[in-house]
Amino acid sequence: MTLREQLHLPESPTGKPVIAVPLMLGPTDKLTPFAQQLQAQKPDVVEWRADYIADDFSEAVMWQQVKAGAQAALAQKDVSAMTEAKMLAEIDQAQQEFKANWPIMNQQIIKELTGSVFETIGDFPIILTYRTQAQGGRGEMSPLEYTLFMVNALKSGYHFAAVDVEYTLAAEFRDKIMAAARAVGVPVIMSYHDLNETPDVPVYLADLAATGADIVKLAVTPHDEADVERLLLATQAAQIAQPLITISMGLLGQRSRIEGYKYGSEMTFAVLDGQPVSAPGQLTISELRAAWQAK
Ligand SMILES: O=C1C[C@@](O)(C(=O)O)C[C@@H](O)[C@@H]1O
Repeated sequence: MTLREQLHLPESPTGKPVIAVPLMLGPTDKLTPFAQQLQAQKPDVVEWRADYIADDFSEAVMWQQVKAGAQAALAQKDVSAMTEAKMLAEIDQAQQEFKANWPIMNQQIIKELTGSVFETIGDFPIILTYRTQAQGGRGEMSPLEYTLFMVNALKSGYHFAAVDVEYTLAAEFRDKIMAAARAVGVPVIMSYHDLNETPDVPVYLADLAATGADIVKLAVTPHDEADVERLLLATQAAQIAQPLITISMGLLGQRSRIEGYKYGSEMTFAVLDGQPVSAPGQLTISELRAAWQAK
């Protein structure tokens, strides 16, 4: 199956790869202007980079908010030292209750967050991605929190076009996310980022494919043009059943974002005009399309 088939996208008459636009909005950003620009620039899919926002709804952060609220209410009251001590003990008690209720609250929060992203993005298929810091993203959740976030988002009732799972996550956690994705019919992209070099590409592609994921994504860092060429040729030569997405990051690697499809990479990431990049070397959609036209 091609990547377009997996994502239920129409074939491109010109044989171009799927264009994915990363959505990297934080808690205080507004979704609406992004949605309007999407309508104007029409990528094929949107990648929700949940690592830019999800950490702000972690158990620790939410509890701090509840506690700060309770403490502020207490500070307003003119109470004796004894009453104050009693009320502080009550706040501690409330923390136990908060902890016990957290799994349900977490589910609800993730559902609402996912819902607001879906409502605003509307018609565009959405890929769910949580990129950890170690893999070049913002996410600071523990492996368990990351796994729960992904499982809850998949179970939220909103249907993702695909879900990105980091290969560096322990296999038991990866399998949990894959099982949740399978249960709701969402294809899994197994991804690995090498932020330092271009490793032995065939070995990495084979390892990613061996996880049983539906799609394989490898993003690497070149030191010279030969590294970019090596990635492209290894993509072309790969004997792997799953669709591939391969990227050579940074300025040197831009060629792979424009021409990778000719070597078998079925998706390319580009940003909306004027938006910050989600990985080094990304072009804007307009630059990408202009580069295609110029060929
Ligand atoms: O994995 C990828 C690819 C990427 O890192 C890139 O190099 O374009 C951009 C990320 O947003 C995405 O999750």
